[in-house]
Amino acid sequence: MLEQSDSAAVQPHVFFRQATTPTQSTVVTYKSGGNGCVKITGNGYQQTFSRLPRRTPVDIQFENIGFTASLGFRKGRKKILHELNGRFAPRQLIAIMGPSGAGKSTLLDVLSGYRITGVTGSVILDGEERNMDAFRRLSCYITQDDRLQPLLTVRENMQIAADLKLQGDVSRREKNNIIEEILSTLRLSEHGNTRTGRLSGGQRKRLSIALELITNPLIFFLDEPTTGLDSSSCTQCVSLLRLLARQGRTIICTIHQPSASLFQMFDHVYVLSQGRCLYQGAAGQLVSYLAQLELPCPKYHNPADYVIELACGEYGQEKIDRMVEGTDNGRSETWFQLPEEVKDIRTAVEPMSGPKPSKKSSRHGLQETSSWNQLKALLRRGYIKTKRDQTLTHLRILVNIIVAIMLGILFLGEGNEGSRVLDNYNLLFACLIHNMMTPMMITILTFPSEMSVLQKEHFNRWYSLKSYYISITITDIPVMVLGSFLFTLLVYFISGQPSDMGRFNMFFVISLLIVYVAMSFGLMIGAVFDVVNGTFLGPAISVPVMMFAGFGVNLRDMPSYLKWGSHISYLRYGLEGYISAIYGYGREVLDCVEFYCHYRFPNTFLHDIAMTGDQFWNDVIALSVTLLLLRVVTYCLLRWKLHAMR
Ligand SMILES: Nc1ncnc2c1ncn2[C@@H]1O[C@H](COP(=O)(O)OP(=O)(O)OP(=O)(O)O)[C@@H](O)[C@H]1O
Repeated sequence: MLEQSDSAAVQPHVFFRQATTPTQSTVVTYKSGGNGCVKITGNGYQQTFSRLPRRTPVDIQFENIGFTASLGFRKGRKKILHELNGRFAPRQLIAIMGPSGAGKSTLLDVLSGYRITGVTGSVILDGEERNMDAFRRLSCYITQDDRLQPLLTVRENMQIAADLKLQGDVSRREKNNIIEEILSTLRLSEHGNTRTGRLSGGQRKRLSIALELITNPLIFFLDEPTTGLDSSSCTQCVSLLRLLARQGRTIICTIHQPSASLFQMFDHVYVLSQGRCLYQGAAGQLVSYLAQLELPCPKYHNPADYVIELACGEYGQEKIDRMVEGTDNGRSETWFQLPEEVKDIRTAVEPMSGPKPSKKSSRHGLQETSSWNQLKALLRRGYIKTKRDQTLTHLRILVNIIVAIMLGILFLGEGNEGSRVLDNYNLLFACLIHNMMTPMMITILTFPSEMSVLQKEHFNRWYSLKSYYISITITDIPVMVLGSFLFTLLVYFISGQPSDMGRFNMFFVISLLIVYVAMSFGLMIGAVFDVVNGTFLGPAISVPVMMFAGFGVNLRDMPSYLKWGSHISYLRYGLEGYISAIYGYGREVLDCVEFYCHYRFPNTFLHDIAMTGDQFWNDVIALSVTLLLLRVVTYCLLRWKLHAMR
């Protein structure tokens, strides 16, 4: 049983009541009973929240944390964090402060385990070296840019997160209860049906916290949670974080330069400059610390502003060095002001009430639920997104219809005409280019933003990469089939290709395979490169792929030392497949409106373009193998990228 009446905690009511003045004093009471229920009262307000951490709070210490970034090939390395030390006690709201470029985000990344390359030193939990997998089960990381799914509503986002993160034996009703409780506590219930993309900055931040609260992590890392928010939303956000801390969680966030009222809401601050620690201790002790170092904070000056001015070097480098020495680069605990119960963590902590986390999750690796469960939830999310996506779905289908009609009209009724065979050949190549460029470019343009969401959700253990990858592979199929079918249907019949179901099906299969291969190619580029580089690379790589298709220079005339190109160009198999569908397999003699038609007999044309017209199945196999290879390579690249980003 924990009861805490905290007169210093004047703000938490502000979160629930918009924009009261910072100086307004309201006593807020937190109660934790045997049933795990918290009541927060203030100005007549009452709120219950039964989702308390089910784990023992942890004491985080870090020793000699260093981080050196590689600046690139032959550009050397840069030391960013200089052997930092510190201790973050449980049930505290902790701010990592400092001027821009001081290393706040880097320190947060290192402590959360988000960054592992180039890191030295150790993080110790309750006196023992951190086990990263166990630590990731306890903690979550909320990035500065919230990385949410803009097309899903708040409630849909919560439901998918609950399906992904809560074990399979939790009933739908129970999940809904958890969701509603979190939403109402975070004042998001009334926005439950609003699409996330339309939420305000403060609401998005609260949704990010709500999504992570589903698994009730013990430690929250937040990168600049107040950036971009107005002062009232900042206060609401920090009040919420303070409330979560009071419930037994450790909340660590970076913050730029808090206002005086915001600053006093933090329990503990850690001030950084040039990757070194200038101060760590209670927010209320900062002024005394500065006075002791003979750097007194001027009267009526916000201590947070003053310490940032010092950290920026506005009063000279010597002052910075003096402060680093004063705190022994974070080793000193002189200015700590911990509640009695956490002074000695070993005797202080008693397990919170509520069920212990099940051991089931360990069976699924780092994730809470089975791969099948993850796949089902991700497919549901993919379906909702596909249904609502203007670019990936609506525009794509529209483009297929418009381009097919335009091409069809341009080459109207030429498919059966012996005198227009070369024109028809151009049409087939144009279809090929359309089927390659549209899906490839759309994927290159859209996947990088999806990548950042994947990075955050994967790090926070929502799902495994395998489940994610299978889900996007499946989700793409319906739109792709519909788009290709409409395109094939329109272009095939308007341009007067043979009225033969078999040939139509062959044409459709090749179109479909080309679209899927091109989309996989785009995915591979989007997984590795950002939008700018991807938009350059995609078309640039496509040029040789087109060259080797056998269209301009036929396969017979291609120099022997360049023949290999035609074997790896998937467009070559696409073009050969189209030709087989239209002119191969014993196509009858073509119509001829003129006196002489050179290509009246399709075999003459096949001979001239150095194709046999009977390679359809080989082309299907070659395209399928290319597709499989691209998908496997992309999966490996994604895995590498997720690791390399850390
Ligand atoms: N991977 C990297 N390669 C090169 N330099 C890096 C890398 N990561 C961080 N830095 C540099 O380290 C310094 C600290 O960066 P960091 O993002 O941690 O600062 P910050 O205190 O969070 O700043 P801000 O408040 O502006 O976000 C900056 O000078 C940044 O350029």
